[in-house]
Amino acid sequence: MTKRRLSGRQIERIQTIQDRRRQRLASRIDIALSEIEGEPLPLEGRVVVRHGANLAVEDVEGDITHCLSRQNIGHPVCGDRVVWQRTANHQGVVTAILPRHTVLSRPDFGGRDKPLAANLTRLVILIAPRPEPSDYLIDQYLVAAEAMGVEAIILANKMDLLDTDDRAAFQERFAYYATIGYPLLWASLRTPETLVALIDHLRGQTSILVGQSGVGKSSLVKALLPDREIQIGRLSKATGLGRHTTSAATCYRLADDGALIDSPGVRSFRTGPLERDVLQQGFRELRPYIGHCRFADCRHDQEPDCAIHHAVSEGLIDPRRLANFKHLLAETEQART
Ligand SMILES: Nc1nc2c(ncn2[C@@H]2O[C@H](COP(=O)(O)OP(=O)(O)OP(=O)(O)O)[C@@H](O)[C@H]2O)c(=O)[nH]1
Ligand SMILES: [Zn+2]
Repeated sequence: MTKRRLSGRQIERIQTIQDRRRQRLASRIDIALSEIEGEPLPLEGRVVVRHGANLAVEDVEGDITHCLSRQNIGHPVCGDRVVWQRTANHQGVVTAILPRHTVLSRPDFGGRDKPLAANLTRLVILIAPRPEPSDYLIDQYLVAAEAMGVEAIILANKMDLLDTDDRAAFQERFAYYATIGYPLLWASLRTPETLVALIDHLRGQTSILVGQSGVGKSSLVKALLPDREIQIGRLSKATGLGRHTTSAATCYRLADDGALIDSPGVRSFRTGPLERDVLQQGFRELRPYIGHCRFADCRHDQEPDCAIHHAVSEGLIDPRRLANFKHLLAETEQART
């Protein structure tokens, strides 16, 4: 496919259009703010969905207001806690983004990290007997969770597909994750009672679901959010923005206290290349050994007196994890060159 190159004049024209659009938006916001009668009352809320400059902000009572965002405050994303003010026509203006505790980003086309959602506290990694799980992918998600400061849970779904022997072997294969402190849960959407442990872990949290295609993410979202369509309807009614259900990250309320942020982009997010230190810290069971190898820059490969190799040979670290660490390190270094 040949790429169409834009001429300098075309680029200038696009920039002019974008500048005009920004100016129009800024003046709409100024007018809205100037129409506030009396002392403006700052309110707090959470961004539940964003479409371009339009935000749906949920207040403490759970009411949703269509807001625009002041232009000099950065770009609010789904999950952001914000300060906002009510304007005429039951709308609002977001005047500040409160500090983010965590940020989920994905690299944009230029390789820069672009925030997708904020203030997550749980990352649920879904696996299933079929499609065949990839422990490399699991470890990538775990590193991403550690780097963000979000707690990860591994949920094995579709356990109904396995007979007793296969089930024991499957559980044994992943048991190591529980020994290093990740909650490891077994479920089948064919028997919804098996979701009780997961629901407990999600209570009061802001969570996302990730996992490879076919593990049951859509089915799980349906099970956790039986009123998803109603929530989408409420959002589009409040904002007057139509039902853009397919693309934007949306923060849904879980029945049992808590929130689930979901969108195709969130489900399939991947981190960009991480610093070596971040990667190393992302394999939590390696941490006690870091700094104890003979060489300060040990790659835990063939070097003599490697504390991590020693721990593997003692059975203290799973060799699959070390292999995945090395693989990720190599990929990261390749991406940087
Ligand atoms: N046997 C069994 N099948 C399940 C279970 N959960 C989901 N499925 C089936 O697995 C298939 C894939 O489920 P989806 O929910 O579409 O999976 P997904 O992860 O959203 O897939 P993508 O949209 O491709 O990312 C569907 O046919 C589901 O009915 C389960 O617990 N047991
Ligand atoms: Zn080493």
